[in-house]
Amino acid sequence: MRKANYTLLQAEELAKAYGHGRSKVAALLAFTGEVDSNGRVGVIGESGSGKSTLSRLLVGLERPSSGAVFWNGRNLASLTPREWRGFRKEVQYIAQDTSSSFDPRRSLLDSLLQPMRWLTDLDHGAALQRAEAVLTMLGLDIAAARGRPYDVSGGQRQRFAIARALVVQPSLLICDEVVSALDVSVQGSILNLLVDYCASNDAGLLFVSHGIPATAFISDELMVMHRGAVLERGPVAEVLRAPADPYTAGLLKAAS
Ligand SMILES: Nc1ncnc2c1ncn2[C@@H]1O[C@H](COP(=O)(O)OP(=O)(O)OP(=O)(O)O)[C@@H](O)[C@H]1O
Repeated sequence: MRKANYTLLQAEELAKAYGHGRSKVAALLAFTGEVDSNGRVGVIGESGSGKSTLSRLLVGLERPSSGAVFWNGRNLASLTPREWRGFRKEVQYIAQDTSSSFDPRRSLLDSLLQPMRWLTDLDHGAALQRAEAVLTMLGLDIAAARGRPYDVSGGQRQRFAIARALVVQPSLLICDEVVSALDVSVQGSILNLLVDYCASNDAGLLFVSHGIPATAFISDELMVMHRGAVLERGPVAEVLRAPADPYTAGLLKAAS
């Protein structure tokens, strides 16, 4: 039976500025909106529009300059360590740049087992079994997983980063440009895999990318960003067919 849909994350007037004085950059301007437990939202916009900033704020990797993110009604800024652990189990983030997101002293496999040790009750054998199943699903083998992060290509490391997020079976995946580093031939299978994961686990997805075809394929809702603001948000088919904002129309035209 399908789990009931609910608002997993709620952002209220969320804003972020970097720098000070004349060099101050307003990366995100007062974003208010929700991410549901089983919707798939694609975030598109040109480079510098604030997509990554929004995703990092939603996952608590950065502190907002003002406003807040609420997870099941709790402000991320005031979670206890125990609640933080619950949040990490429920919301997993896959970053755009995987070159620094793995500990170079650990094997990739150990980096996959570590979040399971921290966030789940699985014993070592069960965790290993789950890691192997996820690696196989992503077309990665256990021998490569015994290597270090710099032993594999950027595209493979990206797939290991996806695996590391999936092994804890999150309710929401926040993906920042996760297929851009992959060969076109692999991109399609990873997108399908993410859709399958969401469908079979009743999980939500926030998919940040400037690749419009991939984002439209994977999402059921599109959010268009420009200069730190959300210009429009609506069902994919509707946004593609009749964009409400001229900027979106231009963006879609440029991508076609
Ligand atoms: N750590 C930072 N320090 C200073 N400025 C930053 C930082 N992170 C982002 N910015 C600036 O904030 C603005 C929004 O950047 P952000 O990375 O969120 O956009 P984006 O839409 O994700 O772009 P891309 O698709 O290129 O990743 C940009 O002007 C960027 O230069």
